[in-house]
Amino acid sequence: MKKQLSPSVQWVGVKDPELEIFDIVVPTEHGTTYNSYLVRGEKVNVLIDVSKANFSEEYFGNLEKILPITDIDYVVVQHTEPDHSGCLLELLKRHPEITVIHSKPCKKFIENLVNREFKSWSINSGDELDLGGKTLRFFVTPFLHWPDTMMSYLVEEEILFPCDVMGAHFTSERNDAIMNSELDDEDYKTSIEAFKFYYSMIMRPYKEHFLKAYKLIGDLPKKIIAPSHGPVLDRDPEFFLEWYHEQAQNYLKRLNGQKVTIIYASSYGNTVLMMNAVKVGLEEAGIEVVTFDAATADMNEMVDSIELSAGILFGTSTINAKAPEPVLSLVANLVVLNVSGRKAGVFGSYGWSGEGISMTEGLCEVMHMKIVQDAYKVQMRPSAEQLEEGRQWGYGFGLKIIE
Ligand SMILES: Cc1cc2nc3c(=O)[nH]c(=O)nc-3n(C[C@H](O)[C@H](O)[C@H](O)COP(=O)(O)O)c2cc1C
Repeated sequence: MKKQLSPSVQWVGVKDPELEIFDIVVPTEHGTTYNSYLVRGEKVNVLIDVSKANFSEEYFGNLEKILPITDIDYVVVQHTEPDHSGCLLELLKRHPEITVIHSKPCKKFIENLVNREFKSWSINSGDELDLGGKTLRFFVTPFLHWPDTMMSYLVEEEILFPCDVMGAHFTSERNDAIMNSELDDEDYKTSIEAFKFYYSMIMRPYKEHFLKAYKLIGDLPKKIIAPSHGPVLDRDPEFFLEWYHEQAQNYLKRLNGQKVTIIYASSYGNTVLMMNAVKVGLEEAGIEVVTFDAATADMNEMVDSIELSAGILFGTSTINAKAPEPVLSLVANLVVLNVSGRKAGVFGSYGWSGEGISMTEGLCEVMHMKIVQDAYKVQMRPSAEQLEEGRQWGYGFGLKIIE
């Protein structure tokens, strides 16, 4: 197993092949790694990220085999999520003189994490640290995926440390490779699936922030990309960065597009009749409309369509004083997107109380969508007049999309 990325960079992380669930919600079929890197210059030694607290013994044990902890001058905390910073408190106990490098928003997080004094350097984008013969350059890249995220770049060896961006929850069961160039074909393929899954579970809502970071790091020459989880990317590093960039284009497509997705749930077709009328109105306003029956449609297809939509409409029946489960389930699945400020509206048929409609409006608000017009409601089956009302309601929503 190759742990030396380059003449001055060594992988000093920890593997966690048994991990089954990460951060409560992410299944980790292939375990994970908590990557930490030791960068050694002629004058200065630097750690980039540490590891999860429950691996402290293994982490420091391995590190001490390489050098005394007190020979490390700086530790870069690229992000305070405890999978990368959990060993920081122990590091400060062992070496109180070490200087912690971090972004400005990260300072408070570290203070709350370690509850003790520490030497600190809050970096700005472009700041550099001279290691003696090597240079580390830092970039502030917030919301990838916490407000504190920063990245580091080793100029002379062209290695980018992008924190969780381009990470993957993957460690090979068949060999102990660290670098993706050392994976066999099957593992390489699986590691790419894990990379894409990691993106969909963790990074997908942050496209806008990735595009800002890309302006800082996109043009840097990169021989190796060394993320915080999973294989070090020395085989085809540009593929991984450009794949992220391609995904981020969806953000621009949505901003520049005029698409509305309608999700509906209807037991006896009354809400469907309303949906058809709304759709006609939207199309008259020049809007591209895509509709999904929430009870039968594929969840990923619905979420993908919403991602590219300027507006979202929910058509919902009322069942037992609530919105039906497929509507609730769809809203829950929107946690993988950023729908804040997205224009939304709700319509539906009901029998006597209509809570499904108000409940769905409430959920839209909880998800920070913006309800732009009052709900279109009909008791039982819509009349011709009520369908005309629906057409106008759809037209009105369409105008709000293009305004
Ligand atoms: C099992 C069941 C439970 C219902 N519960 C409610 C309810 O709590 N409140 C209400 O206003 N309507 C309730 N309804 C009536 C429906 O919301 C109403 O028939 C509506 O028109 C159905 O629209 P759809 O054909 O689009 O599903 C219920 C209907 C069914 C079948």
